[in-house]
Amino acid sequence: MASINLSSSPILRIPYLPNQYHRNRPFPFTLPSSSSPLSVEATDSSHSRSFRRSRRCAASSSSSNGRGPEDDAAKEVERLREEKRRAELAARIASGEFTVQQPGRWASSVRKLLVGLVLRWASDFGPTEGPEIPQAKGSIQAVGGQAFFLPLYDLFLSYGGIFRLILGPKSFVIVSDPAIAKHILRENSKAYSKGILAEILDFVMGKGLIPADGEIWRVRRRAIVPALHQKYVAAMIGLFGEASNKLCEKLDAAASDGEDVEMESLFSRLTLDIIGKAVFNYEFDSLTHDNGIVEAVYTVLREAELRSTSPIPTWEIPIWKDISPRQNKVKAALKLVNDTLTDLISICKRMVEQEELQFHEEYMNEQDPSILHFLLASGDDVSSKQLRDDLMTLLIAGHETSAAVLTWTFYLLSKEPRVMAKLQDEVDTVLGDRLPTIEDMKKLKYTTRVINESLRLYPQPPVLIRRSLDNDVLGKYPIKRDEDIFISVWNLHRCPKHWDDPESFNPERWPLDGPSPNEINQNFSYLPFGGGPRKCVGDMFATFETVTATAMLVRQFNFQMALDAPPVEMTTGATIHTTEGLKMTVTRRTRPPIIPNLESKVVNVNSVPTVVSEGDQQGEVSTTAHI
Ligand code: HEM
Repeated sequence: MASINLSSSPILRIPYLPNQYHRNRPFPFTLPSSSSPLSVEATDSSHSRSFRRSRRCAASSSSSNGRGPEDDAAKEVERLREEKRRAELAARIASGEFTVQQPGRWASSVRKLLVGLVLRWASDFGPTEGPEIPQAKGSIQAVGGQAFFLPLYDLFLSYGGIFRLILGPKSFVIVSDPAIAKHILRENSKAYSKGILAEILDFVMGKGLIPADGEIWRVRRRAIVPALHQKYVAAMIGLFGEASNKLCEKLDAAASDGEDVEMESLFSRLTLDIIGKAVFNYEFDSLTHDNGIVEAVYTVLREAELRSTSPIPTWEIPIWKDISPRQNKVKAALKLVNDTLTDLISICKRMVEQEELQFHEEYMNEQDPSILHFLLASGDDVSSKQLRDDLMTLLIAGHETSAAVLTWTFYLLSKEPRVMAKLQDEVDTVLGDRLPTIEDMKKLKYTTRVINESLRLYPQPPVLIRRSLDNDVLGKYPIKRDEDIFISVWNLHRCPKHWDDPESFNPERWPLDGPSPNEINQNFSYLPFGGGPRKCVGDMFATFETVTATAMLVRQFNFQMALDAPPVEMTTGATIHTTEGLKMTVTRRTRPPIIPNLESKVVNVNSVPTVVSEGDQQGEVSTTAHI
């Protein structure tokens, strides 16, 4: 198969896409011939726009595998022979050839069993009906230690909306086609599990909501989603405002001292402080100081991310896993976090026992509105291990994602002064000097579009992971059970066929008077919070959190990349991180100083509109932000 050696082509550049991958990195995969209908044309970097236009978003196509008609015919003959062999074997078993004479009842059972086994084998391992998924082969090093979704984008442009990526002994089906994504996530979601993700995250999340499958997932989802009711989310806006205010104080000090700040780690601390209070009423206070528990949480998080991207599971190697200093540090950190959670659960149980509040749909304890308090007050019948798994899952799910969204939003804003000016204008008009309230969430429309657009360009996570539990058909391609599938949200969100000028940061692509974009109104081309029954339970929480933090920060400061800032490049854990941080110069805006009035928290929960999400329609529970 002919291939394009991109390492010797002019450097390919995509605006807003940091350079780690593009900078003279040899392309790790074999691409189909440039004469194929799905051709890739490279131009020099000064013409990246024409490059983008010339790269077509290919539809799924069997012809893209580069095979000739002779190969197809030979394959067909082989398939027919194989079918004949299996049919003959099944017939011989059924005729009793392999059973003892004078079959009694057990012999007929054996016969039935054997026939069943043969038929099962035929369905699981025999050749499939229908075309084969186009294949890309690469080396396993290609995905280790770098933002692995980047090479997948180039492969998508060449192979189309579904292809098989073969890395040594492993094979993954990569999906970038909205209709196929919809099929897996929504229409036939029961036929897919979290697969590798559940295996990797087991040490930290156990059977928490993200990795759990089947009945455990169903029961836990039904217990947890009601805890994120409207009154709770409205109360959280006060928390978002207070935490963002602490960050503003820190930035104000840096602005006074003329010191540059590393925003990625500050956003990580901001969202850790928020999620600790929101989920189990714990004051990490990581924006103010470091302590053992904060360090333990980060040790566990980094380990989870490392395991998600490491090609070799060193943590499973016998003996080494018990003596490795890193693994011992992880075990100690996990123990500290789990012990802390156990203590918090006991404290909360005592509070619930003593309180006289009647439990109802929108139950909330004003002193402790946390999700843990709701779960315990609801009488949720759950083991402490399961409860810890759930809390840990919510902590991780709600922390890294929101931090990453804020990091990339501020990176994008620093590149687009026009968007920043428009954003600051809206925030000044809507908020003045007040802390944001639930009422403001409806009014901060442009701020919300900025977050929507940031999530399009930098989806967190960039890839959704599934494993088929059964044979299925994706598009026109049959797949077997136990296939590992990556749905590339990155590819869906940057598909040149669906989006005008897909790489530009343009919040105006969604009119302010229209609905907020989501997976339903964008027909699965936009999946910032996933879709189907496993859609994010924290979508409304996260949208309001990132809108509040963004609004409060840009109201008070201007942000520019620091003069000596390292290049902003991407690397992946569960979310997209920068490789060396986001170093920015923060200056106070030249407008009258703003002293937020901490008493102006107005909670009017009746004004938050919600829509029935597709999860609800499927009999599953979900929350959906609708502004
Ligand atoms: C901007 C921030 C966030 C983003 C971009 C985000 C994104 C996502 C996505 C894409 C999924 C679907 C994963 C899949 O289908 O494999 C998901 C699931 C989930 N998210 Fe979020 N999330 C965010 C914030 C939060 C917050 C704040 C919470 C909790 C308060 C949360 C809790 C969860 C949980 C529990 C699931 C698993 C749901 C299930 O499998 O039933 N997320 N999130």
